[in-house]
Amino acid sequence: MMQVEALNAVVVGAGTMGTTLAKLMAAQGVSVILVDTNRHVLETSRLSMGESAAVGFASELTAGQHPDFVIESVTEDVAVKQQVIAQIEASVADSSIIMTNTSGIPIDEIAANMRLPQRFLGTHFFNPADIVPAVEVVPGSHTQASVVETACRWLKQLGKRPAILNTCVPGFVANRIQHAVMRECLALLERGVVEPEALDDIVQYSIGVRMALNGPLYQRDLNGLDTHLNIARYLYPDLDARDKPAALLEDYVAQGRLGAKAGRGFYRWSDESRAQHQAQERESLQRIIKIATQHAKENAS
Ligand SMILES: NC(=O)c1ccc[n+]([C@@H]2O[C@H](COP(=O)([O-])OP(=O)(O)OC[C@H]3O[C@@H](n4cnc5c(N)ncnc54)[C@H](O)[C@@H]3O)[C@@H](O)[C@H]2O)c1
Repeated sequence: MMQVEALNAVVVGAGTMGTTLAKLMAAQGVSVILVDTNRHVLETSRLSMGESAAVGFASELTAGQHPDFVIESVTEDVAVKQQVIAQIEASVADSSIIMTNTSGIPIDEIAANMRLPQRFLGTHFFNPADIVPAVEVVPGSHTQASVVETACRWLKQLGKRPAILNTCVPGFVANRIQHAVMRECLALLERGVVEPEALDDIVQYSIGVRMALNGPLYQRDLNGLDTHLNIARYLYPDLDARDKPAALLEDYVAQGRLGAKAGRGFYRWSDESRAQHQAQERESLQRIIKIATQHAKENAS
């Protein structure tokens, strides 16, 4: 694969996303420094990185750096992100492009106190960032067009599929859709319409497998928009439209049912079942992405 021209990057936040972001860049020959205030997290990240020579680890940003790109990937909290962005601005050259990996906090909110917001934008990667191709590129109202262009060029060199939003909306595109789907899933569980296993089976082996090949709009074109409209007319009045998280979700979280990491969410998990799933998922994801890319190529030719 084509290597990215020699570049330097800093990733702040070495958690789930920061670690896979550093892996992605190191694999493409980018020299990366991964920064995290939590030394335990840094050590875990270093151990999971393997023997990659191109990643350095630090517990704080040092002044006077000239990275081409800095990615902020700390905790999803606007105050924490603003503070980290201020530290980044104080440490790196004015020419460095600064990106946030927020899952959906409006870019202008994070940039509210920036000295140079024109060099700042959202680049929302997906977990694991070294494997999943899409990146939502979200300019703020001050972001310079040339900064968006440079960021997209770099993302493509890293093997990603940057997709630019025209307007920044909370949750961007992916999380709005993910949450719309989950709102309905939780409503169906609350109404007792279906059990969790059956719901997962229906979605995964119908909409799920098709969406690995076609985006939702492309898929609807194939299905027929008139049919879609007919269904929408009778169905929408019955769909969940509440503006607060489901009581079921609130209850589970209050009970400590946080999902695989806590041993129980919708399902029961052990450390082994979780580790086995995670190990298999990386490999399977790569195969699915290969099939989807091949399918798109064949369709285009
Ligand atoms: N996990 C996902 O699936 C996912 C996917 C896409 C985007 N994101 C976004 O990526 C960002 C990081 O998410 P994550 O899942 O990796 O979280 P995480 O909790 O695994 O990691 C966040 C890290 O930030 C570090 N941190 C906090 N304050 C810091 C500071 N002042 N300086 C340096 N490091 C600091 C923490 O020690 C922690 O290790 C969030 O904005 C999240 O919304 C997450």
